[in-house]
Amino acid sequence: MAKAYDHLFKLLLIGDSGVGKTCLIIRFAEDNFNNTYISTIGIDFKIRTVDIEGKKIKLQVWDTAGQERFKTITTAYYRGAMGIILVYDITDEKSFENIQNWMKSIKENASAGVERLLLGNKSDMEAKRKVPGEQADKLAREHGIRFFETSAKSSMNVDEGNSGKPPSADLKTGDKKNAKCSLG
Ligand SMILES: Nc1nc2c(ncn2[C@@H]2O[C@H](COP(=O)(O)OP(=O)(O)OP(=O)(O)O)[C@@H](O)[C@H]2O)c(=O)[nH]1
Repeated sequence: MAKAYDHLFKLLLIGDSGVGKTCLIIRFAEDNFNNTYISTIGIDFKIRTVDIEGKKIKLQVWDTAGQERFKTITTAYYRGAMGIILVYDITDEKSFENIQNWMKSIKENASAGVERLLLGNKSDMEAKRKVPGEQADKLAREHGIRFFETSAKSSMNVDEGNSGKPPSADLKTGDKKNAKCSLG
């Protein structure tokens, strides 16, 4: 029987509660958005298969609860991830400051050398912006990782129609040409 996919990538989204992790995944996997806020309980995942140069790439995207009380559950999933996406909200300074803590959590719980990516979500809310893009860009550079601003609401940078590569492919190759990222 033919295999359902050629490659499997496991990605994990982390970040403070309410920054939009679930919405980003729903936009990415189902091209949908909802304004209602239902906080994630523990952990959840969605799957999307993309076709790249004739290869079927299965993306398993894990959604973690941002709330502190779920930390023991969520950190247990770090080790299995090939890529970890750190998300903050551009209208919420605290969520950006906490990125340092999420970085620390990766160091303590994930496999050494795991690929990381920083996303500043809710870019559609420019009028309420608290975190300048330059500041996040600087932080990303300090950690040697890539950074994008996204909007799960408007789809900005959560679009499959750019490079055609999954985020993990860009993460792995560090392909700077594809300035957009498929998930972020
Ligand atoms: N304007 C705007 N609102 C967004 C965006 N992404 C998410 N939201 C809203 O922000 C709220 C929280 O979104 P979630 O995706 O549930 O946040 P989360 O990070 O998964 O939260 P936890 O599950 O508690 O960790 C919801 O009311 C969403 O509608 C965005 O890009 N733009």
